[in-house]
Amino acid sequence: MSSVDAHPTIVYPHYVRALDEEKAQLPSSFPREYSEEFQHILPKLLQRGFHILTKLNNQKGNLSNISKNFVLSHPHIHVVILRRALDGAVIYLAYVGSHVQGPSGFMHGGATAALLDDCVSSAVLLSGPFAMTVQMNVQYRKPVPLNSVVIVEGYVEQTNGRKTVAGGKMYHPDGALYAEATLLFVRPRLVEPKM
Ligand SMILES: CCCCCCCC/C=C\CCCCCCCC(=O)SCCNC(=O)CCNC(=O)[C@H](O)C(C)(C)COP(=O)(O)OP(=O)(O)OC[C@H]1O[C@@H](n2cnc3c(N)ncnc32)[C@H](O)[C@@H]1OP(=O)(O)O
Repeated sequence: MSSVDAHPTIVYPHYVRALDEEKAQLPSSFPREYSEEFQHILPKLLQRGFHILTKLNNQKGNLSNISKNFVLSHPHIHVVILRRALDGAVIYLAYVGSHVQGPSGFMHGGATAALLDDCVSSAVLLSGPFAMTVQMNVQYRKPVPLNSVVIVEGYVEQTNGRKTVAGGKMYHPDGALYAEATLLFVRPRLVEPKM
C-alpha cells in the first residue's frame, strides 16, 4: 500500500493509479547538465525522507489530465515530484529554463507563484480531500535566475473543517531562499474535480 492509498478521501484516483504505475525516473527531456545536477541533489532529498513520486513530463494514458497542468506541462519548466510520507511534505525539484522570464535574466514572479501554488497544492491534494487555493501571499526574497535549478517545498500547516492553511518555500539548492508563501485552501461544498 502506498502512502497515498492511506488517504482514502483523496478524490484524484488517477493520481493514485499513476503513483503505482510510474517509476522514479528523470524526464528524458531534461537538459543533460541539469540531469547531472539533479542526480547530485536527489540523494540529499532522499536522505531527508523524501521519495520520488514520478516524472510528470511526457505522461501517457490516465496521466493525461495531469499533463494539462499549466506548471507541470510547461515546456520550459521541468519538475520531479518528491513526497515525504511522514508528514506529506512535497518537493518539486525543478529546472527553470529560459522562457519563463520576467525581469531580464530572472524568472517571472507569476511563474514563481504558480510553481509554489502547484507544489503546495500537491501537498494538500495528496494528503487529503480535494481543495482549491482561495488565498495566496507570496514574499519574494531574491530574484530567481533563469536556466537554474530550484527546490520548491510545500507542506500542510493545519486543517480546520473545510479550510487548510499551507505553506511553501522556493530556494536555491545551497539553501538560499528565493520566495516563501502562505496559502489558504478551501474544500468546496460540492466536489467535482475535472483535472
Ligand atoms: C503522476 C503522479 C502524480 C503525482 C502527484 C501530483 C498530484 C498533484 C498534481 C498536480 C496538482 C497541482 C494542482 C494544481 C492546482 C493549483 C491550485 C489552483 O490553481 S486552484 C485554482 C484557483 N482557485 C480557484 O479557482 C478557487 C475559486 N474559488 C471557489 O471556487 C470557491 O471559493 C470555493 C469553491 C473554493 C469555495 O466556495 P464554497 O461556496 O464551497 O465555500 P464558502 O462557503 O464560500 O467558503 C468556505 C469557507 O472558506 C472561507 N473562504 C472562502 N474563500 C475565502 C477567501 N478567499 N479568503 C478567506 N476565506 C475564504 C469562507 O469564508 C468560509 O469560511 P467559514 O466556513 O464561513 O468560516
